[in-house]
Formats: sequence, C-alpha cells, structure tokens
Amino acid sequence: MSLSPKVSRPPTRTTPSGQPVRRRTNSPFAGMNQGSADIRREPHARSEAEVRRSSGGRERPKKAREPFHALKMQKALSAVSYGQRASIKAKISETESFDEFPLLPMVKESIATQALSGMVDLVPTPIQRLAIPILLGNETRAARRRSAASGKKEMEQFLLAAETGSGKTLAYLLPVLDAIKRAEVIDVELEAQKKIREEEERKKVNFHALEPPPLSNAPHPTTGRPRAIILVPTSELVTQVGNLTKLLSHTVKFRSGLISSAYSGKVIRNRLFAPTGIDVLISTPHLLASISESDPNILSRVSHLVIDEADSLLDRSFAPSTSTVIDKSTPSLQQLILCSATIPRSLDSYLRQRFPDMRRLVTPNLHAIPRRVQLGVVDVEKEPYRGNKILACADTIWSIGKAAAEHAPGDTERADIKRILVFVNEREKTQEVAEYLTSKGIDAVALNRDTPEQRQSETLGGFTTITPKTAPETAKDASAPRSGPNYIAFNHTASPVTPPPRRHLPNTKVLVTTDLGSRGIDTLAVRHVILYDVPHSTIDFIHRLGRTGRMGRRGRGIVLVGKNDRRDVVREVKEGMFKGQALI
Ligand SMILES: Nc1ncnc2c1ncn2[C@@H]1O[C@H](COP(=O)(O)OP(=O)(O)OP(=O)(O)O)[C@@H](O)[C@H]1O
Repeated sequence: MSLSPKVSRPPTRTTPSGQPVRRRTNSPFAGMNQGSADIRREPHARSEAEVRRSSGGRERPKKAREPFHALKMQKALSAVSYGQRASIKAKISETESFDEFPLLPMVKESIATQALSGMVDLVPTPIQRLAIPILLGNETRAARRRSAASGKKEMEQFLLAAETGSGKTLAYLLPVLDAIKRAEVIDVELEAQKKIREEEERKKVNFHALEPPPLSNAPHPTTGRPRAIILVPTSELVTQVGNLTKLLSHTVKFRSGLISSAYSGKVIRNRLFAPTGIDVLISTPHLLASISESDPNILSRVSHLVIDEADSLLDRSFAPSTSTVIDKSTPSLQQLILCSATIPRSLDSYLRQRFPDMRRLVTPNLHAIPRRVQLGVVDVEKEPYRGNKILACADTIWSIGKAAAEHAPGDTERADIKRILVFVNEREKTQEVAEYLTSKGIDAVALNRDTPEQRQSETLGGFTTITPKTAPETAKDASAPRSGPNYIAFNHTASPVTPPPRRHLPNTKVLVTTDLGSRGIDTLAVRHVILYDVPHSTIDFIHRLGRTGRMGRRGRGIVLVGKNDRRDVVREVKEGMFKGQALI
C-alpha cells in the first residue's frame, strides 16, 4: 500500500485575493493529509483568576480532590512511611515457624499445647515474627551505649503496633514469660550460692552448726512482688489476657494473678499476697495505681511492664494512673512494652517526648482494615426508612439472621448462630437500641459501663468463643414464610423485612455496645459489625470493625448513614478498605 503523492503538499486552492487556502486546524479532518502527527497539546488550564473573570466572579475554581481529604481533616493517625512498611515486609518474610525463635523449650511447647491448641500448621503472625526475636534479643543500640557509659543496665522500650486481631498478645507474652523463666534460673542459682556461703560461715563460727536451723514462716520472696505486669483497660480484658496467661502456666510453670474491679477486695488481696508468690500480674491501671499508693512494694521487683491497648491507656482518662505505674516500676524495669492496634497522633507525640528512644515495631499493614472485611452502607434517609435509623438497624439484623435460616432451611439445629455487634457512640443509646431490637423479636442485650461487671463478662463471653455447630435455638415461628431479601442491602432501597412484633428471629444474638466492646476483645465468633453511628474518628473505625475479620477470618461491617452523619468520611473509609490502604 502506498500513500498518495499529494500527502503533505501545501494546498493548491487559493483565496479570491490569490492567497493559498490555509488548512483549518480545528475541524474533523484537520488531522488528515499531514506528514507528521501534529498532536495538539493539552488544553491550557485556566488560571483561578481567568475562571473568576469569565464567570463574572460566580464560579469558584475547582480543585482536584486529594485522596482521603475528609480523613486528613481529622488528622487522627500517625503516618508510617511506605519505605518502612516495605522493609519490614521483607524482614518478616524470612521467618516461617515458631521453632526459629530462641525461646526456651517449655515456652515453645506451650504454644501448641496451650495457647493455640487444636490448630494445625501453626505459623507466627507478622507481629509475632517481628517482635518476638527482638524482645528476646539484646538491648537497642542506643540503650546499649548508655548502659556501657553508666555501667548500669538501661531499660529497653518498645512499641508493638499491628492490626486488630493479629496476635499481639502472644507477641509480647511469650518473650516476657521466657525472660521470667530465665531470671528464675539465675535467681535459683544465686539463692543456692548464698545458702552455701551462709552455711560455711556458720560452720566456721558456730560450734552448734549441726543443729537444724529454726523453721521459717517467712512468705515466698515474690509474695506481693510480681516480676511482670500487664496493664489493660477493662475487666473483660483482664479476664481475657489472664485466662491465656493461666493456660500457658500449665506448661511453663509460673504463678499468675488477675485483679480488677470485678473482684472483691478479699479476692484481690489473696491473689496478690498469696504465700506461694506471684510472677505475672494482670490488672487495670486505676486499680494497680491505687494499690501502689498504700503498698509501694508491689512495684519494687517488676522487670517487665506491658501496657496493652496503649492508645487507650495513655489517653487523657487513663494516663495519670498508667504513668504512676510506669514511674514507680522504672527503677527495676528491664523492658517497657507498649502494644496497640493504632498509633494516634497524640500517642505519637507523647512517645516522642517522653520516650524518645522507644523502638517501634510496626507491621506493614498497620492502620489498614483488611480487604477480607467488606463494608456496606445503608442510607437511612432513603426509602423505606426515611430517616428512621433504629428501624434500619432492626431491618439489617433481620436480613442477616434470615440469611442464616436460608442457609439451613427448616433445620434450626444446623443453622449457625449469628453474633452481631452493634456499636453506638453514646452509652445511653445502647439501652434504647437494645430495647427496640428486642421489641422487634431480636435477641439483643446492651453493654455499657453501667452494666454490672459480672454481667459484662458473661455477655461478652458469648461473643468471644466459637461454638462449632450451635445448639438449637427454638424458632418461635419456624413455620412462618420466609420473605424479603436474605442479603444485606448495601445502599439499598428494598422494602423493609422488619416483621410484625411478636415474631422472633432465631439463631441470632446481638450485642449493642459502645467503645467498651471495641478494644482488644477477641470476638472471634463475630462475623457482622453494625456501626449504628458513624464513628468519630478513623481510630474508632479501626477498633470497631476490628471486632470482625480477626486472624484471617472474613467479616462484614455495615454503616448506617443518616442525615447528620459524615458521608465523606464513610466514603473514604470504604474506598481505603477496598484498596487495602492504610487509613490516615
Ligand atoms: N500464630 C497464630 N496463629 C493462629 N491464631 C493465632 C496466632 N496468634 C494468635 N492467634 C489467635 O488470634 C486471635 C487474636 O489474637 P489477639 O487477641 O492477641 O489479637 P490482637 O492483635 O491483640 O487484637 P486487638 O488489637 O483487637 O487487641 C486469638 O484468638 C489468638 O488465639
């Protein structure tokens, strides 16, 4: 194929005045018959002044929306650089098994036999791969330099930060127990040496050395003086972490005690001052700080202090008590370990000021909600709810519950119990929402700070343990026809499936709670989280949605968005979750 010989020749036509006709450059054929691709440049972007001038001042120049504009406005979370995330990712990929950690054999054994018993193909999670070897290892370089200069061992400081439900508890607990057992060996040796020396001294000076020494009634040297302390914000977490610690003690052999306001003064005293001693104490900061006022000795031997949920324990309400415990333990402390699922900016600046040498162990996915957690949005303003949020909530729960019934039609014995968490922003709202849901035939309870401690633990207990195939729930109206969608209507305008009052939704349990239920509670059994109110910050989004999708499981979050809620924030969180990006 050959081109016409006239290609790119100047036009032969002329104007009446004899001038050659110029080719119009702004016509559909302007690009034809040319020797070179004369691609027009990008249109000239109008300046702000031009836009304003041409519109007579009515039009404001449009700015391209920066990503996460609304979230940046909140400035809640501290940033972690991409380079930092990439280098940690490479580092942790080198570890594949718990066997690679230099843990004592008994501690290693406790992982499979106690902490994660029943699980197959055990592998450490990213935070465990990152933190365990470092916590077991030597001091940070800066601390080592100072120790060498002062001749005194410096306290090491660490911040463990990783996603919710990623195994942070074991990441600090295993190295702490390892350190305690190693210290115990040294103590035993020292004790034995001391005894031998004393015996020899006595033989030298005392002719009656062969007389048996008088029986001593002295309590165990560790009575009321734990070596390790773990601080958590709530009684529920004391129970959760305490139970895991107790489990490990069956194999590792140490004495642990858990104290919180859920126990009577007598129980607390008995646990702290047991004549057999105590090695690990799990407590809330307020309680321990107040005990240390009357009995400062309690913090005189602490070598390891863990501040779990550090973002809460160092915020305004907890900081005074937490700081008291840190300050009083510091003289004997070897390691201070902070642990958190988020690094809020406030925590970041506090740490830079107070602990400038703190070593940060941060996983690559920090501040990202995993993609396995889907986020749906229900627009409460649209039909059929017309602004009735509480109705939208009940309707959404019925949709989820009905999906379970559809899964095993007519066979309530085989249907899994769906456990749903509903988060509200204000504690007064928990009761109101729970009562409404109950009136709509839903098995719902409220949990807030006013709920008696005992009830709190019992209620949460039902959401933390996984029951394989559940016991049957009596379907009060199993014969009723199943109608309405069996899916969660994201952005939906479908007709409501809320039933008339006396019907009961089987196989579904709902807990309506505030932030109290969002921190640290290992709600493995929860697949659905409903955000009744849009959370105040990305930190709350992360913690609340973090109650589902734990340890590789799938989960679903549903936000109910009303008239006064920040839709822009919800949109950006959803976008970030879809892309698997860290929220800002
Ligand atoms: N290596 C592992 N393999 C499998 N499961 C694990 C592993 N480590 C911990 N788990 C389990 O993962 C669950 C979540 O662990 P954990 O409560 O420590 O999470 P977390 O990171 O502290 O979460 P949060 O930030 O919400 O407090 C627990 O049920 C725990 O038994």
